[in-house]
Amino acid sequence: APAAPSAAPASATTHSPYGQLRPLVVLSAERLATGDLVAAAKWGTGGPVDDPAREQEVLRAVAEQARQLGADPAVTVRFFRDQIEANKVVQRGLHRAWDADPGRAPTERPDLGQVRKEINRINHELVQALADSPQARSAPYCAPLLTAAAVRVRHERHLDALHTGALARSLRSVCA
Ligand SMILES: C=C(O[C@@H]1C=C(C(=O)O)C=C[C@H]1O)C(=O)O
Repeated sequence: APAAPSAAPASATTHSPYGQLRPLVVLSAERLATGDLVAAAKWGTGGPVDDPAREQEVLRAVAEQARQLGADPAVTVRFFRDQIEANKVVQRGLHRAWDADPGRAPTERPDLGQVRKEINRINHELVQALADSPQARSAPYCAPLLTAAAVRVRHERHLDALHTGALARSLRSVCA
């Protein structure tokens, strides 16, 4: 019988440090893009941006997934607290912009349940990317590589100032 494959995830052993960090940045930008949809879903409902019950559910789920992957649940939860704060930065920023200029406000309301399914999918990929990147995150040059990846993603995705600031907020605890 062929030898069993190594238990270590291929991406953790074969990716360069930049290759480990870049997925975290790409997925964080994707997660932030959902903030636009969540902001639209909540706009005009009178409901708050903050949903502490949903946040606890997200943190519980990602901690559980981290445990299953043999990753550090505390590191994972800290990372996701930043992801959640960053998402709220986007939502509040958009609500302020729409208050100031109602002509820019969305005219359709996305289904928050559907958007959360998309967020759950991204969360899952983010926990995996975090679990695959311990070497890069503890490297002394983590911060400059992370910044380089963020600058690149900002250009690729044409991020505005609001989303660029939120992206930096979302990545605050990536490097050890
Ligand atoms: C994205 C949402 O808005 C906020 C941000 C959350 C997140 O980033 O996971 C969760 C709950 C809310 O406090 C949401 O309500 O789903």
